[in-house]
Amino acid sequence: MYGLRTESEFDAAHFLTDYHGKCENLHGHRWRVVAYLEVDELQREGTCKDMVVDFGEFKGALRALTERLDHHFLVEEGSLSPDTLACLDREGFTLFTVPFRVTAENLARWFFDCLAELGLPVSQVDVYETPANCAIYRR
Ligand SMILES: Nc1nc2c(c(=O)[nH]1)N=C([C@H](O)[C@H](O)COP(=O)(O)OP(=O)(O)OP(=O)(O)O)CN2
Ligand SMILES: [Zn+2]
Repeated sequence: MYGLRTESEFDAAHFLTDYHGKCENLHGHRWRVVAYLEVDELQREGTCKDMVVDFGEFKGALRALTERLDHHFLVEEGSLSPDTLACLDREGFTLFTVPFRVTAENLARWFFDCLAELGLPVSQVDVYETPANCAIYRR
């Protein structure tokens, strides 16, 4: 088995719906995302001969995803009223709406699915909400 690992970070705001504690309030994190690729065999020919994939392609793909979330307000679909959404929009805040509760676990799965859709042989994604707390998704 051969593996690659790369990481990227993004800053964003969120709150946890139906949470009883301080995380129900709007707050921010610098999330750190670590992604892993895994293959049994290296590529046999071409520019990527003897590589899993080019590090440039891998890190570029992860960075493009973290860039989509960077400095956004991550909002679970249906968790804010249309009035609130309209106010935020009027104020020029940029939202990134997702169909799941914005937990580190779900974000790890979101990154995993996006990387897999790009055709990368992703095996695991870790999302750190703080330096000490990390959620892991692997399939
Ligand atoms: N399993 C999970 N638990 C929690 C998640 C999560 O995504 N998965 N998220 C949160 C909140 O987003 C929260 O911001 C994290 O809070 P907390 O652990 O309290 O982190 P802090 O470092 O800010 O806490 P200290 O008070 O500084 O110890 C909650 N749980
Ligand atoms: Zn949080």
